[in-house]
Amino acid sequence: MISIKNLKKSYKVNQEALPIVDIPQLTINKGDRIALSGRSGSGKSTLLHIIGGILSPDEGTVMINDVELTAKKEKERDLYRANHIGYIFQDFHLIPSLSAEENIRIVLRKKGKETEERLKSWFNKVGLYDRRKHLPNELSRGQQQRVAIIRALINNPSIVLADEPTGSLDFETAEQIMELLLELSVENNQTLLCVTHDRHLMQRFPQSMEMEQWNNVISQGKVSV
Ligand SMILES: Nc1ncnc2c1ncn2[C@@H]1O[C@H](COP(=O)(O)OP(=O)(O)OP(=O)(O)O)[C@@H](O)[C@H]1O
Repeated sequence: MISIKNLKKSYKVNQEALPIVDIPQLTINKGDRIALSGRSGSGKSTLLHIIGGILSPDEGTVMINDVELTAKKEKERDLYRANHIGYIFQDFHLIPSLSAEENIRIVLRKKGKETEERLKSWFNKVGLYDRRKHLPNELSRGQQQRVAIIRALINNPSIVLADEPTGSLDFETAEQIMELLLELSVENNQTLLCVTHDRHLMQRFPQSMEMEQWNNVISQGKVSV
């Protein structure tokens, strides 16, 4: 379970603090699969960064089960994320000089025969076994995102945070990737919080929320989703 209390985050712009996130209370239960939408600039990525321990809030707490993530130092948060959270970015964040397989190997916590089998079965599962030796730029965008999904899920995280994972993909590929993410989160009993602007894809999720329903800060953005 993710439990958020009195969470506040501002950014300093021209010496002034610009409030971005102000969430008095929010609970995400184990196994929830939530599509998160909201206006551009409403703080969705900032919230995901805080839940993922990439960013520290100014005030408030994020508890994951009985661990207070926000009380941890940056290095401890990084370690916690590596062990418990799978993070998927819109633009994949793959290392360009490493093959698809090597991009996964660098995050593997265990080595050995069992891990090799797991690696093989994941590449098969996402339909990329034959492409595993390819560099990212030798793969299509949908294929690169599938590699990023393996990388996020290979260590069996209990929480998956996805920040517009299909934002840069064509409609058909986006649908396939979202289906895959949802299927895998059910199969692995994961909590999934996924930012998406796509109303059609949102309908695939059992729950969908708008950032404005959680956040007290009225976003400055004028672009509606
Ligand atoms: N490092 C930063 N310094 C200053 N302002 C920032 C910083 N990062 C984000 N912001 C501002 O915070 C606000 C929220 O950004 P965030 O990326 O969390 O929104 P978002 O809802 O994910 O937006 P989008 O849907 O456009 O990706 C925006 O106005 C953005 O300009």
